[in-house]
Amino acid sequence: MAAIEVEGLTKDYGEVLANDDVTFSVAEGEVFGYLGPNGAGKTTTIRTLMGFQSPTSGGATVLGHDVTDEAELIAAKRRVGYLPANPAFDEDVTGREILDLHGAIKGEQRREELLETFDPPIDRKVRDYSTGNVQKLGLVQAFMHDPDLVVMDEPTSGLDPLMQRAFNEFVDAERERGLTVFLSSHVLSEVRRVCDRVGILRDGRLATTERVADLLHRTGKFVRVRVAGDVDAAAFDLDGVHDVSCSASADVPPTGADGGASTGERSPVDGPVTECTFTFTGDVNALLDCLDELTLVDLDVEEAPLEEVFMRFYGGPDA
Ligand SMILES: Nc1ncnc2c1ncn2[C@@H]1O[C@H](COP(=O)(O)OP(=O)(O)OP(=O)(O)O)[C@@H](O)[C@H]1O
Repeated sequence: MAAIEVEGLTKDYGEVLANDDVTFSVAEGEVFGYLGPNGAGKTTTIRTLMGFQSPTSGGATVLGHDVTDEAELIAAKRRVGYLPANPAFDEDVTGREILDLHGAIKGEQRREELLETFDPPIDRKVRDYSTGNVQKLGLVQAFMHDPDLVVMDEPTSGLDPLMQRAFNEFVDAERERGLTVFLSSHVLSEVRRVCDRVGILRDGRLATTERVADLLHRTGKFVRVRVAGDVDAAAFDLDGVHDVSCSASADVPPTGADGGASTGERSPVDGPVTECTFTFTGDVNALLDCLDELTLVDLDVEEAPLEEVFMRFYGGPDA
């Protein structure tokens, strides 16, 4: 059984078709990222999954329960954790009182462990919380009853980089425990780090669902090479080389008797150096053979940024 099954989900607000025939599923144990630009319809799907609003047509099941059926929804929610986009807790009480209340309703098996990880100031009134501290309290509340599935709308918004890292490590550990996680995000480095698969939403329609590893593989490597002499794109006439750009390198290494004065080493080249960059999706052995023909000064090979792939899906109708 899939943890989440969304079938033909459509939500028409009248002026806006926020979800347009959206269909996807999330397997048990999967960490699924739901991505899209502002207004793409992510929160609309999430609120439908949590039963806060009804679809115009189509539907969804969560842990096998139909979210449009009230009794089934209640049964599902016992085993689901939820972190909304902007958690709104009662401001007149302390974090501890909020957790006590949630604990009494849903359980609190993991409360102490989560407080150690996220550490919100639970003895202060929520009114005095920073945005990040509200988010940390929301994370404790979402996970503390030891759910089977956690649904989060932009979980790291408001968290500082250290806490974002703690969150990523936490999600990794949860995946190991077999938890299913559905999260929406704009933070591409986070998606790359924590998600197994992503769904990309644009204007209410699902543009694609794909494994993160496949997206990265399809994007290829970004290669930056500095070569002795005047070299042009023809030097990289090879299957899988795209978008070659070559220019004289401004950063020419020191040469001659004083070359490498700071290190005491002599530079390997005299004369001009050309810097070339390209994206590579071909056979890495063929690339090495090609580079072997050149005198290299420097070489960087990196994964192409996921941003580039996402922009293709996020961009306008021509993307
Ligand atoms: N209750 C509502 N009534 C009318 N229109 C709405 C309502 N809720 C959302 N919308 C519209 O539906 C579209 C999708 O909104 P939604 O909040 O689902 O997008 P989102 O992808 O979560 O955006 P963001 O990343 O900015 O949070 C937007 O155009 C929004 O203005």
